[in-house]
Amino acid sequence: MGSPRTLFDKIWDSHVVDVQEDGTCLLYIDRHMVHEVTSPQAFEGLRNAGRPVRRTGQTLAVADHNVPTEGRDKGIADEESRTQVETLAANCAEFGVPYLEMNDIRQGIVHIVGPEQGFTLPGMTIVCGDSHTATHGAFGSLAFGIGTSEVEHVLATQTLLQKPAKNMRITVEGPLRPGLTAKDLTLAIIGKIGTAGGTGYVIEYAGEAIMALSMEGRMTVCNMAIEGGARAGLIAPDQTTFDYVKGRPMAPEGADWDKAVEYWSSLPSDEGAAYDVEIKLHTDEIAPQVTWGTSPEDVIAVTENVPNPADINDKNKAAAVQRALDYMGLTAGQPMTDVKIDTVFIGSCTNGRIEDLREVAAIAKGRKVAEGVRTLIVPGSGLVKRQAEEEGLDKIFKEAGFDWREPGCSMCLAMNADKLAPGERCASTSNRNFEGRQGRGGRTHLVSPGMAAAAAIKGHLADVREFL
Ligand SMILES: CC(C)[C@H](C(=O)O)[C@@H](O)C(=O)O
Ligand code: SF4
Repeated sequence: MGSPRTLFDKIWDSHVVDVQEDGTCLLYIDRHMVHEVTSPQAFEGLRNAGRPVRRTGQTLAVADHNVPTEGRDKGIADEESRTQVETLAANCAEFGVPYLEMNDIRQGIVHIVGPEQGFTLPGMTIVCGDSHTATHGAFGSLAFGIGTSEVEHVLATQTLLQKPAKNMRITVEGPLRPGLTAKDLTLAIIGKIGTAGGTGYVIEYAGEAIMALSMEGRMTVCNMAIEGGARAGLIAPDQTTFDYVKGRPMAPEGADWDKAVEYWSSLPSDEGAAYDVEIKLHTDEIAPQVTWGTSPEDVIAVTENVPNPADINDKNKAAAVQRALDYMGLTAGQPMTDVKIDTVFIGSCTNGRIEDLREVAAIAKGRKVAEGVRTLIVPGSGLVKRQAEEEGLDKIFKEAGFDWREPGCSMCLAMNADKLAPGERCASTSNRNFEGRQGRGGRTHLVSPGMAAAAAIKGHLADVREFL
């Protein structure tokens, strides 16, 4: 027996093919997800070099960023988006890569599709040309985003060159109370460590509050590891994980399943394993969160007031806060709950799963969206959409005045037709509130699905706990 190892160490060690002198490792990659934005040059590179895709069965492609969320029967109106999606389809056909086309019920946001299909499994190395690949770490797999040239490398070789990361453990103790969700935990963590706090680390999330989360909640937490600067987020696989994976289309079956569970059960960090950094939070300190600025770390409790630059000693910091307030059109010191909103976006790989939609329906039921508020509910996949409709959630949404759409990334980053207008203010369940993220000049407040629903009903940012 060697020294105690972390979950990250175990996955890493079992995938190293070769170590170079400077410590860089050649890692075997188990799963490669592909979308339309970061793959065209990668396929082009293969074509130019006359190389095939090394393991097509371990690759899965789906278009999500550029697909429209309404009128799909008429195809894609925007020419650039249409070209992106058609190029992916053509590349997949040429290279034999499995592709879920836009009208396939399984189509959706890549990070929602992988887990749904059982393509994402514990203990694996999983990559995608997309920063939110961290989502899949919820299964106890090492999952991270890669650049387009790396996409080409993985397509060609099923391996990747990587430097090892350091271990960070973030432990969240205490129970989850009503109104407090996985989104609030992950936002509060980023508020605590900052957007550069995780740089150079893989974060393992642990503790009572994390382990009590469903798989969907765990995905929400790991999804935003990247916003905390980390290479990846991880949660130890347990019975919750196995129950979610069992019976998925691509999950192992029969004797293979038993062997897999035995192996997955050996993955949690060993007693006494060393972490380079340990961070601790308690749910007592966490209330429903909302961002006020233009970075995910600009986050406070909904019960607090917009920060005042005059209260900040560090001149540069104060100036940065003032700049963010100017962009966001907020007044220093105003209560967050006074902030009126124009739009509500519910969806994305952070919060576009069925449990998120149930959270919204619980608030929307029997209520009405406030006069003049534009809303979009975009399920994360066709399967999420179907499930929601089977449960009658779409009826609740429509009766309340919400707009119910087709699956995709949508207004999370506005690469399709769903955009904010300049100055428009949005309560959004997505993961980035950068300037212009949801449309040029648009203003984003990141919140949980319940908080987004509460804002839609009230017409201003509101504490979801008032509705419970
Ligand atoms: C378009 C894609 C490369 C990008 C990412 O890597 O994350 C997008 O998904 C995002 O969320 O900003
Ligand atoms: S939903 Fe948003 S964060 Fe997720 S992959 Fe799409 S654009 Fe990126």
